[in-house]
Amino acid sequence: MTYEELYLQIRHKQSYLCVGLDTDIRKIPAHLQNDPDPVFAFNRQIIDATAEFAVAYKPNIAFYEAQGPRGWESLRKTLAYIPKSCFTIADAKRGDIGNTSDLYARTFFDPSAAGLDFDSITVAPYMGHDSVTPFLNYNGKWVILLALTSNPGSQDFQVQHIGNQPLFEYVMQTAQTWASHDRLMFVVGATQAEQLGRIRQIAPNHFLLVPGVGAQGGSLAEVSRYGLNEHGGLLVNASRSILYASSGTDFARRAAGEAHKLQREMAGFLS
Ligand SMILES: O=C(O)c1cc(=O)[nH]c(=O)n1[C@@H]1O[C@H](COP(=O)(O)O)[C@@H](O)[C@H]1O
Repeated sequence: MTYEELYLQIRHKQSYLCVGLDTDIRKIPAHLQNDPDPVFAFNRQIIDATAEFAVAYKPNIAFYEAQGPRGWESLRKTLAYIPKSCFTIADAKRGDIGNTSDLYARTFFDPSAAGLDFDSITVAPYMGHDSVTPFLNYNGKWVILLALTSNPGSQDFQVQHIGNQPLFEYVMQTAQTWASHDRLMFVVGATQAEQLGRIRQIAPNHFLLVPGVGAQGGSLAEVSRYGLNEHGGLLVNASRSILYASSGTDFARRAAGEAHKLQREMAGFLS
């Protein structure tokens, strides 16, 4: 999906919501546990219930890998089920020496390898340019680079200074020499909203993937105030607050309610 197509979806749906498919088999409602593929059965209903409110879906690969071969099959079916109009993110947080990154890229971007054809993948920047650029060799695919993450450990390295600027700013500036804003996004945690003004100076046109509203307590209003740009420029992710809004047979309806609530707020910020 191109930058312009993503922006069109945001305008059309009046939403920059990304639904995080962090589907934990232990949290799936009891009535689905006897399904031959409970994870896919759950995801299918979540996608049906939220697709009108969301522009992106982000399966977190850990939740699928933890299920072994079964999990990979649930992931493949889930990705195939997501409407083509939605942007898809493999939240895999990969990055390794070049030839290894190349195989990670094949896994998530080349359908003839593992049957997966994601639009984008989350990548850790720590190993530098040759660990990131193999993902950019796939035409039309996006890298979403970790910049300033939502967790407490973000303070350990990301905000430490290199020269006269924090490491995450240096990462964002350097990475812009590897790809332009139509192939590269940055992750900024919703819990870091106070940094968004400065981040928008460094990357005015880039999309930012912003996880951490909902269960982690980030504020959608703050993120939107400082993070929106003229093309939207944000994908705000919520996972647990949508997926597990109810553990009963009404889980999909309650998930839709949570997604709709976020979308309504977003429509207000977009206008
Ligand atoms: O890359 C991510 O998506 C990510 C980066 C980050 O800084 N913080 C963060 O929470 N995430 C992911 O975003 C999702 C957040 O889930 P909830 O806290 O349940 O909404 C999880 O899949 C995390 O792995």
